[in-house]
Amino acid sequence: MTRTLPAVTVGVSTKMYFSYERSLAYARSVAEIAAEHPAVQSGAVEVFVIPTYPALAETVRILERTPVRVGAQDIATADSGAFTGEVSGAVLAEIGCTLAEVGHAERRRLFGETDLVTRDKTQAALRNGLTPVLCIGERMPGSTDAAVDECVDQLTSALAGTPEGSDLVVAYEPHWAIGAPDPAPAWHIVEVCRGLRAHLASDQRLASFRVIYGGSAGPGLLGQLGTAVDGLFLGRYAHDPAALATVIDEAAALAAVRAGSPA
Ligand SMILES: O=C(CO)COP(=O)(O)O
Repeated sequence: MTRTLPAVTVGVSTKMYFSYERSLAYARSVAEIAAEHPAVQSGAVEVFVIPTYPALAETVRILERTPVRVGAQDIATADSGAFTGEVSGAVLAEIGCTLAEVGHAERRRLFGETDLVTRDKTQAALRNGLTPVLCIGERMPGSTDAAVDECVDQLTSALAGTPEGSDLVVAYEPHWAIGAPDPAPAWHIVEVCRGLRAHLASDQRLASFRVIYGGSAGPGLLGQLGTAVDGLFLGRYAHDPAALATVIDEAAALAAVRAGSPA
């Protein structure tokens, strides 16, 4: 099947690193970068930011005149009711979020989230019109074949019941490469992402999903991955707006290659 190539995607989560004020300063910097970047303006590169919960509404406001999308780091499995401390997809959509992160390695490891919870959160996001950023990845370093198998199991579980026509970003994030000095080796990322794409392509409902890489990603990585990925999901190494701007330049170069024209 021929795959229609989506925009090259560059997402950043600030996790719990920033203060409220720094979160808003970061959003303002992203707005400036987006306003000046032709590839962001044209849609060749899609940028999203995922700040800490209390900064979400104001981040949406700061970025409302740009194409940059805003997402949440988590989402409740239910849409309303007696769920103290949870934030529902309905409220996230109401304040202008358009994405929700699910299945992140830190949620699984530190907060005991299972494949079942990840599935319920994925479906909660879709039900509320949010694009899930579904994080999958092998727990331990090993062969690329073993990594693809482990990731496909996670995907199959999370995507059970996904309706036709859904939009979803698959973030391949090997657990061992998150918070590390360096990303996974480029050849490993390329092989696993090819395997994931082949799996997605075999199911009509999933064939349009983007596959992006996360785990100590930063400037310089995208050029090593070529067309094997649809973009990056960044953490620490894009928390400096200048580094994010560099990655967006690299994403624009990749988008030009994918479009068949010189970068
Ligand atoms: O977990 C990540 C994105 O979801 C990446 O975090 P780091 O790039 O800081 O390892």
